[in-house]
Order: sequence, then structure tokens, then C-alpha cells
Amino acid sequence: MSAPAPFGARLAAAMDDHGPLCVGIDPHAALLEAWSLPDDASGVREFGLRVVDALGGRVAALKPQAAFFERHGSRGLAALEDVLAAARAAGTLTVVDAKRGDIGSTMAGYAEAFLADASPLAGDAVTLTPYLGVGSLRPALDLAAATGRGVFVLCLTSNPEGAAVQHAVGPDGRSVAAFVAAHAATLNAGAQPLGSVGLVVGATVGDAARTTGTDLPAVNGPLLAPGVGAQGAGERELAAVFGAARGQVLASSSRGVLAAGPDAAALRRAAASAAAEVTAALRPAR
Ligand SMILES: O=c1ccn([C@@H]2O[C@H](COP(=O)(O)O)[C@@H](O)[C@H]2O)c(=O)[nH]1
Repeated sequence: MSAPAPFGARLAAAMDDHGPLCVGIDPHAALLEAWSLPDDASGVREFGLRVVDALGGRVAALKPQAAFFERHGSRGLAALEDVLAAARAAGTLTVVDAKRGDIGSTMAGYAEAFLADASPLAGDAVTLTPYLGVGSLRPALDLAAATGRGVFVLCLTSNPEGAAVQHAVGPDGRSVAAFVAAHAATLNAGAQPLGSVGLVVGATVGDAARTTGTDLPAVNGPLLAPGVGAQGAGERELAAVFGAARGQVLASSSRGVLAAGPDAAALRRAAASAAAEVTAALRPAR
């Protein structure tokens, strides 16, 4: 069997085809209630499948938030597996937002869980935390490269608390965020059109890339930008945060789109409206 195209190339094509929008699948208890679904594993499964049914093949990517499935234990994880399988069948890329990170030997276990071909929990990419050191992520980076999958490493997160850690300056005079971004840039060097080692950079972070010395264009990889919609970011914020790196950005909105459900047509309208907004900010010439 031929090797799959790298994630970065597949994502770049999906963003060209559908616009740079990722819709999060976040079955919050309040949304389950609004959708008249039970707050249990069957509810999160139905919620996820309805989102895939409504938006599969219409957006660049879907991003199930693992936390809302894990809170229902093993049945919740089985529900996540079913949602990922449905998205795969619909031909839509998935980013599993699991934010994993551990010492290298344990990281190998997380890599197998979220990036191995044989794992039903593997999407096309997974989010990782570099808090144990970017070097500890090596097993995930290696397995992602071997399977044509991608990773998004937390760099400048959308929540206000993140700055205290991510803006901190290390012994080499660089901020934590700049250090993480430089590591990704090294790993993505020479990749066309985009590398497969992405970063999470919130759409809400204002001028943090500049103030922390984080060179986003040099990353040469995708930039997952949560914070659109419910967290308050929109066209203006995206353009301001990303500047010259805006062509690399996959903007992400969960509640901002999901609140329109459960009606499939309403979900599609909300996603189309979000896609138009992020496209105007990130690809103004389209
Ligand atoms: O910096 C980050 C990293 C991840 N997230 C996740 O994205 C969604 C955002 O949901 P909204 O409803 O659009 O606010 C959620 O799953 C977060 O865990 C983030 O917000 N910021």
C-alpha cells in the first residue's frame, strides 16, 4: 500500500477546497440538553454523529474535544471512536483535541492511542502539550510522520491564564512560545505546502506572537486557532493575530457553530457563515 500523503499537504488541500474553518465537536452538557439528547455516552455519540452528518464534506476539518467523550468513561471513548469513523467515511479530516503530553516512554503510549493506524481513537491529527519538554513529544512526532498524521502543539493558547507560562522567558532569553515555535519550524523545514507539525495559537491572543518573539510564518506548518465565536474572536482578531502567517491558519469554532443545532440545515448555515468570516480574515483575495 502506498504511504498516505502527509497531514500538512492534506490539510492545505482541504482548506483550499472548503475554507480555513474547523468545527469543534464539543458536546457540553448544556448543548446536549438544548439538542434534547441525554447527558450520557449515547447522547455524545448521537451529537457527534449529527455534526458529522451535517458538516462532513463541507468544512476543512472537525475537531472532537476528547474531554466531553472521556467524561462518560469507556462508553464515551467508544462514542468518540464512532464519531471519528463517521468523519473518516465522510472524507473529512479530524483533529482529536486530547492535549496529551508525558515523559517520552509514556508518550509512546499516547502516540499509539492517537496516531497509530490500528487505533480506533486515531484521527488525522492530535493536539499535544509540550509542558514536559518538546523533546518528550518525539514518539508522537515519529509516529505521526510514519502514518501521514499530524500534531498541533500548544504554543499560545486562547485562554488568558496561558500567558503566565507561555510568555515566560527561559535561560536562553527566548519565551516558551518562541522556543516551541522554533522547534516546530525545524521539524517542518522544507515541507511543501505545509509541514505536519502544527501549533495551537489562539485567535484571542492579540499581539502575543510579536511580544513573545514567536515567529509564526517561519513555522511552515498549520496553526490551529481556537477562540473564534464563543470566546469572542472574529475577522478582525484573526487578521491582527496572524498577519503574514494567516495563510497557515485553520480557525476553529465549537459553540459558535454548535449553538445553531440540532437542525442540520441550521448547523450548515452557521458553519457557512463562520467559514465566510474566517476566509475574509485569512484569505482576503479568495
Ligand atoms: O488554546 C486553546 C486550545 C484548545 N481549545 C479548545 O477549543 C475548543 C473551543 O471551543 P469554543 O466553544 O469555540 O470556545 C474547546 O474544545 C477548547 O478546549 C481552546 O479553546 N483554546
